[in-house]
Amino acid sequence: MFRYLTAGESHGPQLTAIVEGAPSGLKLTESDINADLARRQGGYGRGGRMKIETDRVRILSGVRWGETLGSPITLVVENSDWVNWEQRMSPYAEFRDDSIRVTRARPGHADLPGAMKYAHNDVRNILERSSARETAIRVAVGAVAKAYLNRFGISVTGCVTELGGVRAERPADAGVKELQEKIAKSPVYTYDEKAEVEMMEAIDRAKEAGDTLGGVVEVRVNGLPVGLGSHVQWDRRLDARLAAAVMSIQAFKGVEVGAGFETARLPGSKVHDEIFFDEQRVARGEKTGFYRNTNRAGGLEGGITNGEEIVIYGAMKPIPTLYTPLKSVDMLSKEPFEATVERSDCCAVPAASVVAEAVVAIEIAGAFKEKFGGDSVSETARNYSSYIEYLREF
Ligand SMILES: Cc1cc2nc3c(=O)[nH]c(=O)nc-3n(C[C@H](O)[C@H](O)[C@H](O)COP(=O)(O)O)c2cc1C
Ligand SMILES: C=C(O[C@@H]1CC(C(=O)O)=C[C@@H](OP(=O)(O)O)[C@H]1O)C(=O)O
Repeated sequence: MFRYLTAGESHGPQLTAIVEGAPSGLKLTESDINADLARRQGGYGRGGRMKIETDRVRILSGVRWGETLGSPITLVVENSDWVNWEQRMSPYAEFRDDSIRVTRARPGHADLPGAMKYAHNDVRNILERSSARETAIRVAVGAVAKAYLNRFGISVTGCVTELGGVRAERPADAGVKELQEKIAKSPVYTYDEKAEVEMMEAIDRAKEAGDTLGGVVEVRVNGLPVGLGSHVQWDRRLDARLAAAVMSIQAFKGVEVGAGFETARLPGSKVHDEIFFDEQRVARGEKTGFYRNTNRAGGLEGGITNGEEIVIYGAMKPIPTLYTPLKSVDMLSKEPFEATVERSDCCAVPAASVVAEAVVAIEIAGAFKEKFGGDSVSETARNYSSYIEYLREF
């Protein structure tokens, strides 16, 4: 089991997560987590709020002297903006001020359905929690999951493959390390230097026009054994769990696994990955002699990892708050108005690729924990190596 909950409002004092299921003995430092938080804050196209925040995690439980204890891990990221919101976001009734209520619901946000559902006449009571500020703490949880997976040679890499209609081309035959280096250097977190320039130009143009842009992110998982997830029950299928995790990111509207929607347009002979066997592979250190020459399945068959790289894509819609006004209706007066904005991201697809990496890592860590168990990391390692030994002989 690897589970977590998050809490916190965008302009409240802090974001909090409690993570349960990480085994004891796992090396974990705040600086590992902070590196991912910094990546999530960056990326070309972000707005004014990111100049206020410098996200840093504090580990408040579950870790002692740089190693996990096996007990719940509490993570906290403070909001620097809180000092400007203390009274407006106060938990105390004496600070109530109905004159600052927000009654103008913004299209594309949770504002109107949320206010109707929770019987609020102040949209702020919804938007504070629906904000993607929450993704900061999910990225912190993802860093814990990645520390666990890295211990077993599994890496998770997110990047941008499309932005504002510009598509990146994946360099042929590039290794995982090489691609990770390219992505880390890119202002839009992509591996194609030519597309990167065009993506940045597209963001500049959108900004000038008062518009916003969406795009597609890719997450790849390398080093996986065969056998995570299961075909036996719908909620154990790893493809379904990964899709739900990616869809849970604010503004994500579509998910593809491997060749995804393209498979619907092709005959079976052009879709399914043929199976081959070479016993030399095991001698070379691979976990099995079985392999495929193509990976249109994206590393999953029947909801089970098949030993190939997991490849998953998520489509992010353009940011819904625009400088170009969108028509809406005031919740109380029912008068029409045009929704405008004081500050917002123009494009957050690069940042969202870091979030996608995190949520995929969390789901894979959960499936890994289910398969190999272990209250301590050394127990997990024993179970893991015995399974790999078995796989090599299969
Ligand atoms: C990293 C990230 C940053 C975002 N920044 C903004 C923003 O600055 N302004 C905005 O209106 N929406 C932003 N969004 C999108 C909204 O949070 C999201 O569209 C909204 O909560 C409605 O949810 P839905 O689009 O999933 O239906 C961002 C999303 C992500 C993932
Ligand atoms: C704060 C973050 O993103 C925010 C996500 C967001 C939204 O509506 O989702 C709206 C903006 O917040 P604000 O209204 O405070 O400017 C973004 O800055 C963050 O990513 O850390």
